[in-house]
Amino acid sequence: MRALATGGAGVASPAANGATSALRAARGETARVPTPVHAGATHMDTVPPGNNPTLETSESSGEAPGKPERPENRKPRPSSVGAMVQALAALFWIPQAACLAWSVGALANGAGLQAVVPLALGALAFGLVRAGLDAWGTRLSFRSARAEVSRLRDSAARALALRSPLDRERPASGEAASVVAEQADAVLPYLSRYLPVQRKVVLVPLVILAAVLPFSWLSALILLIAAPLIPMFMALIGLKAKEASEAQMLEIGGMNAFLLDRLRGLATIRALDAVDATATRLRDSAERLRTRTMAVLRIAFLSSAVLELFSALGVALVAVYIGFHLLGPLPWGAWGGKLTLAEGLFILLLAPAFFEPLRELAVVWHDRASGVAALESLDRLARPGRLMLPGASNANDASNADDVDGVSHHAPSVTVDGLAFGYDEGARQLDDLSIHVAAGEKVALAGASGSGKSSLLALIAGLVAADSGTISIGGVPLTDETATALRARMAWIGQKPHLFSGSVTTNVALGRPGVGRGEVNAAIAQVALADVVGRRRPGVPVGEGGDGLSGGEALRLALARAAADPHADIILADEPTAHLDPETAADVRAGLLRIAQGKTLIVATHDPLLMADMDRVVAISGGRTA
Ligand SMILES: Nc1ncnc2c1ncn2[C@@H]1O[C@H](COP(=O)(O)OP(=O)(O)OP(=O)(O)O)[C@@H](O)[C@H]1O
Repeated sequence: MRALATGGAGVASPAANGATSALRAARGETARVPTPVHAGATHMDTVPPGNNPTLETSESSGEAPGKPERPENRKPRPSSVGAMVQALAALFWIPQAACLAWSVGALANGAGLQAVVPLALGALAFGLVRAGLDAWGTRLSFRSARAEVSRLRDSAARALALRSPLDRERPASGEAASVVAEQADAVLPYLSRYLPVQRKVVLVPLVILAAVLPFSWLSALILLIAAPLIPMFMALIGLKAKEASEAQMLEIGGMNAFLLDRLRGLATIRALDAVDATATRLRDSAERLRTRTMAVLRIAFLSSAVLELFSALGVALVAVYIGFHLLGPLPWGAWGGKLTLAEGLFILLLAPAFFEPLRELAVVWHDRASGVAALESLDRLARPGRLMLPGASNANDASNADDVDGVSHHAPSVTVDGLAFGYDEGARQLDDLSIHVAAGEKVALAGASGSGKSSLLALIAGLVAADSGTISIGGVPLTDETATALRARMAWIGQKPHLFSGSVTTNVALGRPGVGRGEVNAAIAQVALADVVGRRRPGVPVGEGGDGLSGGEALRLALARAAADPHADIILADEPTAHLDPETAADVRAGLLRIAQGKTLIVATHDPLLMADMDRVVAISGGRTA
């Protein structure tokens, strides 16, 4: 019971808990995005993401239902065309510099203005081509990086959606939201700026060196000696930067998770006078984040300073040599004779361009550290958990039970045979459990707390895969292929139904297609909730998490959700009358029996009155039927 109850929404958890706001962010960038609460599919409190027809999924793996399956390669795949175009643009500086240098050389030699016009036009033309190519390459890189970030977000959100709501190891909601919505943004500059610059660093200095070498071996040697020092120092700093960025990302994720969790439990915190303790922890967390952010900034500034220093030294050395060479005191260093003014100028113009990609690298160095750290966070999120949602990786448009061969339109039987299941490796919460519920039968599952009633309901609902044994609904075995469609004919009523901020009617409808105003009103009347709706001031929404409704009203609203969909012909209810006063419990019992008419009902309960209303009571003890 605990697993479903703590999730609040029970089945809503994997998507709604894990990635709601993250998905919202992803939606801005991707055309096809898994939606946490998809209307069409199940009739549970909310919809398992596997039922989302917009979710583009991979082919069935053929493995056992819900077995962890690592999503396909999530390594970033930025387009290299943009980076190549940008590197090419940088190379156009070489002919442009040549035109400029020889123009000045010609003017210094007394040639008339007319003689330098072609060279000046050449410099202009090369400049224009360079600017055009650079703009085009930047655009290409940015576009492909953006698409890649969307893909990574999508893949992380998908992986979250594939996890079973019962998987307690799934990432905390706040952390998942922070990684997908916020931290993923750090990947964009890494892919769109850092990687193209990295390409330039490899190509441009080499070509410039090749252009300088035929004129002066000494200039080439100066450049050659100064250049490797920069990447060497950058690599040393980079190791530290990556570490610091990772720590910063973890801290951001942890703080978000803590904040979201405590905001949800604000009433408890206030009621139990734990405000100060919570505030202190939050303050400590903010302080740690500040320290980590400062560490990242320090490293970012340090890396820029180191690079500027070495590139300035390199350029200065070349300039000093060329100056003294042209003036006479340093006559050597060129092949054979002395450099002309044009040749010297050409080398001087190329020297800063030689270091330019390295300086750019310093500017974007921090992008690398935070980008790599964000990629690792996304990768962690995209890892499969131990407990996966059966059929989620296989969910095509079969959101409707009609889509599976052999699914009838009458209340189905439920047969469980030799079922074994454990939340953790080695442990068994259910062991060799068999039970048959006839079509249209109403069965109560009774047993001590912790005996496995909720776990059994969750397995029948296809929220988690069994370790062994089979479950058949109306004769159709519950597998990865059929889980989505079979879930579509089940209605789940959890102990603590998750209520969304919005009106009572939108909370009942949940945006499901085929559940219009008529169905909602009929369902509300069926569970005697009409007076509650009537009493509420129009336009006043139910608060987030159900604020503004009593526990009994919230449960009746959950019954109305189950009743609103005509396709739901199995009702699974988890202690619907727990913690209610006798009168409210009687209302809920009556409502449950009304909505279960003509349907198969399995209810886990400790309530003797509810057991008395059932056709049969099955006792569960030690993970099997007693
Ligand atoms: N998500 C989960 N992860 C790990 N263990 C869990 C999870 N949910 C439940 N358990 C454990 O599984 C066992 C069976 O729990 P379950 O909720 O199925 O019992 P139950 O019979 O419904 O109990 P209750 O009547 O108190 O609701 C318990 O020992 C519980 O601690």
